[in-house]
Amino acid sequence: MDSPTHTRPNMKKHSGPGPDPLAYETEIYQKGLTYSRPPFTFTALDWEPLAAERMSAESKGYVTGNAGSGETARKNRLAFEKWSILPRRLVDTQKHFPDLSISIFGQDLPFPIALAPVGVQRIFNPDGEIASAKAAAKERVPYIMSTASSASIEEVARANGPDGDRWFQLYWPANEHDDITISILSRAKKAGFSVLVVTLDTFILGWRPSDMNNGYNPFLRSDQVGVAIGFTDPVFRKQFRETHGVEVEDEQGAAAAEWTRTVFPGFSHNWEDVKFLQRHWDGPIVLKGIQTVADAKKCVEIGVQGIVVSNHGGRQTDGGVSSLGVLPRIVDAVGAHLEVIFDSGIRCGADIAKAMALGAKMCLVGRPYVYGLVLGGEAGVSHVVKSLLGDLDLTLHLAGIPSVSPKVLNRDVLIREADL
Ligand SMILES: Cc1cc2nc3c(=O)[nH]c(=O)nc-3n(C[C@H](O)[C@H](O)[C@H](O)COP(=O)(O)O)c2cc1C
Ligand SMILES: O=C(O)C(=O)c1ccccc1
Repeated sequence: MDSPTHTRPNMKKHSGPGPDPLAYETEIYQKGLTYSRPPFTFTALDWEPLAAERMSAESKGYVTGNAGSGETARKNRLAFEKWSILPRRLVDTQKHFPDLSISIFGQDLPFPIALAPVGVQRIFNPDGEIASAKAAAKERVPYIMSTASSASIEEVARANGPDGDRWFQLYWPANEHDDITISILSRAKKAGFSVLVVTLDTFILGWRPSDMNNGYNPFLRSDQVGVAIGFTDPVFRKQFRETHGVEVEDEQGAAAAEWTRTVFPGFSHNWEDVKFLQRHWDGPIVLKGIQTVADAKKCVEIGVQGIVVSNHGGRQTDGGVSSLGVLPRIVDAVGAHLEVIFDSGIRCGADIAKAMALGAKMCLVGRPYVYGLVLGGEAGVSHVVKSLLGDLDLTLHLAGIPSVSPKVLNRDVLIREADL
């Protein structure tokens, strides 16, 4: 075959290094006839069961598990099916593939997704966060590094490289550990993390039957996966040395337990405390875990630049509302004042299209890329990202939606199934 079956004339925005996710489908159809095969299936809903087969009972329980009865996680998924896309025909702009680029916090990004912060990734693959941060840079999506990472801030920054977009997620220590918070923030800034994402729904882990059945907490495992930021932090190390008279390496179990108590203090901060972060972070701040209009308005009041409408993938408050369900009213209340990012339940391109049509500026992908990491390491994460973006690209194209701009991707393209 000499020429591609699909040409994408508006590709200039996507001419950076690495393969183009939007050309993935074309590449597969063409090369599939000859030699190339994807690392694993394109059937996105099979990623979880396939990855589950490859994992230990503990890791499987950890990533697939939810809070309590799993009600919120189920509702997250069901919420997408309540909305349907209304595809338009003979739209003049259909001669171009959709423009997926967005501009957020002063950054121009080619695609409207980022890798959600996910901790302890070495339980999924020996390269863990290093593989994910490399794949994110290659596919040109931001990598949001978790405070619970199994690699240090500096190692992840190196893997993500000079061209990577990286944001830092904070598990926020209690006020008595402000010196540690300041140390983490200054390390992140120095290592080129541009946006601070502060998680507000996990000052303590939720009631997670799968992990309790396995007696499993990844932090407290013997190989201390997920505590790398603490173990490499000069302030934490000094305090540990002063109180225990030994180095972190000499008493790893005790050090891991102490770090866990530091970043999961059990009790929340208050809105006033956000000002402390604003004083110590020179850049955009995003509060993650917002599920109510009242809290979203607080975020505007306090003057942060963005929020993530998220219920942590249904892993924290069981019985909580679906994240997509609350998105439209939060957007209506605060969308004009700050950036609204969405996560919890994104599994395919249409999900991203619906969340954006309901007003999200950008979506975070959580479990799907973890499954990619399990199934194929760095290449597996790339496959998941390219699949989601290729799917989004075609979903919009087929629906006659020329871009992800809210001018054209908005509630007019959706209908509630219940209204039909
Ligand atoms: C295994 C796992 C680890 C996670 N670790 C973190 C974390 O360290 N920090 C954080 O803010 N969110 C964490 N999350 C939540 C994700 O950032 C995201 O909100 C959630 O996965 C979105 O839902 P989804 O998995 O349905 O896409 C984690 C989620 C999973 C599945
Ligand atoms: O499991 C989670 O959802 C989470 O946020 C986390 C990640 C790593 C360690 C502890 C909690």
